[in-house]
Amino acid sequence: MRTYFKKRYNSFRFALRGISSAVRSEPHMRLHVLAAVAVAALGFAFDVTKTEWCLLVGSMGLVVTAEIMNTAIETVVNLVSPKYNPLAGKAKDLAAGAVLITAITAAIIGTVIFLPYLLAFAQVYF
Ligand SMILES: Nc1ncnc2c1ncn2[C@@H]1O[C@H](COP(=O)(O)OP(=O)(O)OP(=O)(O)O)[C@@H](O)[C@H]1O
Repeated sequence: MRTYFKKRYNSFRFALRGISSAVRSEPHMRLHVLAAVAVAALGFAFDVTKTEWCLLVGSMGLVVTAEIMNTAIETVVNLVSPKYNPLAGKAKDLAAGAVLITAITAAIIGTVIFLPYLLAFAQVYF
């Protein structure tokens, strides 16, 4: 039983190490984290609804997850194919495409949620 919990604890530690490594080594990842902090600040400032929080947190989680998967794929590709190879390029392009789609989706969700709040704010203060 003790070994079981030790293994789970170690898996959790390795996962945290992976997240920390992505934040330290990937400039895009730091940008996503910064965007997530800005979105959270806006969420608190406009006191968005529970459903809107779920959509915002869900889309931020998706972008960060896609970026970590992209980094993992890039790392494996660099390991198995350090030299130029069209398949290696395709794998990296596909992974980058997945990140782009999640980022565009998150941007659309953010705009749909925050635009009415921003317009109402502008009407009151300008
Ligand atoms: N081994 C390779 N063979 C063929 N094309 C490659 C190879 N490595 C990279 N490429 C091409 O160059 C592009 C950029 O690759 P790179 O490894 O620099 O990723 P990146 O998008 O710059 O990563 P990062 O997220 O670190 O900025 C890839 O999307 C791919 O089109």
